[in-house]
Amino acid sequence: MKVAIVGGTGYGAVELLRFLYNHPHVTVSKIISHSNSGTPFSDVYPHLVNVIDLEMESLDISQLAEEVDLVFFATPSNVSKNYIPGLIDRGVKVIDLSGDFRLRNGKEYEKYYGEEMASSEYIGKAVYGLSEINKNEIANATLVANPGCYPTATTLGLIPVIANNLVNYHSIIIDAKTGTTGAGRSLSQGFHFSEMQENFRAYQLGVHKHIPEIEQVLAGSAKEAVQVSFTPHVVPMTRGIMSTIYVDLKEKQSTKQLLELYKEFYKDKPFVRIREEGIIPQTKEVYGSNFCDIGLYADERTGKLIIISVIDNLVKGASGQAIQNMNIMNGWDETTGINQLPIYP
Ligand SMILES: NC(=O)C1=CN([C@@H]2O[C@H](COP(=O)(O)OP(=O)(O)OC[C@H]3O[C@@H](n4cnc5c(N)ncnc54)[C@H](OP(=O)(O)O)[C@@H]3O)[C@@H](O)[C@H]2O)C=CC1
Ligand SMILES: CC(=O)N[C@@H](CCC(=O)OP(=O)(O)O)C(=O)O
Repeated sequence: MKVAIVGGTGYGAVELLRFLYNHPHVTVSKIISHSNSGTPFSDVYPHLVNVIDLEMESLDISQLAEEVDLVFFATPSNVSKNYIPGLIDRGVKVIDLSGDFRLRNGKEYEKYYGEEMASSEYIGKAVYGLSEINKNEIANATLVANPGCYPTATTLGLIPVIANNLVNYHSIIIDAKTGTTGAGRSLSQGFHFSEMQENFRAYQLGVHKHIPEIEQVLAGSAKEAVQVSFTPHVVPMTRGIMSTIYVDLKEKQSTKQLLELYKEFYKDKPFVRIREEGIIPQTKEVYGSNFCDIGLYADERTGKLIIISVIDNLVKGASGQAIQNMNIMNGWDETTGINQLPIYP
């Protein structure tokens, strides 16, 4: 199958290429770049010289539709919504790594993304690509809205207790940390070495675009509205997300009981690993891999459950999950091309 990547010089794109290079059923035949068309890809990423030397091209939707079967968009917010309808109308499948097609509510989209949402016709066609939860819908999708990185770690950590009605839906506190690649490759002052190194900061309190996304996904499991307090932080590491989640248990439960419930919930899900009692997952343990590792502690003293969920933001949080979704859409084993071990140490 032939695929194209739009947003060619970004981190999402180069991470897609790392996995697709070894994918047995896929050839990347086009890399689209609005800033570097005409430039060989390896001029921008010299670590791929003699491996990926495709010349990047500018975006031409009708030409793209004639030449490829599926397109990955790894572009910033408010870009893909202008192009994806043209591809869908021409019968091309699309996986969008950005947030343009994730939310259902136009008012919320406008509030958190600052622009009008894509037309409801195409929002209606989009399937939210949380692979472990929406596999059947993804299998039949033409357009997959790949989840955000924080929502992936957070909702995989919470859904087992939400779906089983074990926690209070209005007392959820999410304290999440990400590495700097979460902000993409473009430069900004706060990400300079001298401002980032030996620093640790919270940002976008109450206004982060992942608040409505997390609430939308959790409400789908709870079958009622869910509210979360979400505080993202950026820490001086390249990759990784740790989402530390605090919820009030409705009734007393032991860590052991809850771990059994999580293991059962994710028993056929190759990329979700539940840790044993007393073992807390670390970001380095999933680095470069598509795993989401989850550890639990039921604090019987306070009645709170503490959930620790870690992913690599560029893999399970973006490109790895996008390829997992492509595999599901095509009826291939969902681990094809992404069954790589974490890089350790
Ligand atoms: N980084 C992460 O951890 C995660 C990222 N995402 C999402 O995936 C998407 C890509 O992220 P990432 O690769 O990290 O971001 P980057 O900033 O690294 O790359 C985005 C690329 O999009 C292209 N681009 C930028 N502006 C425009 C524009 N106005 N029109 C068309 N193309 C443009 C550029 O490539 P070129 O000039 O070559 O076209 C740019 O390099 C984003 O929506 C991001 O939010 C989702 C989950 C996690
Ligand atoms: C450090 C940093 O800025 N991280 C990004 C990660 C979000 C992201 O990339 O996700 P989307 O796909 O929803 O845009 C942020 O907080 O916006």
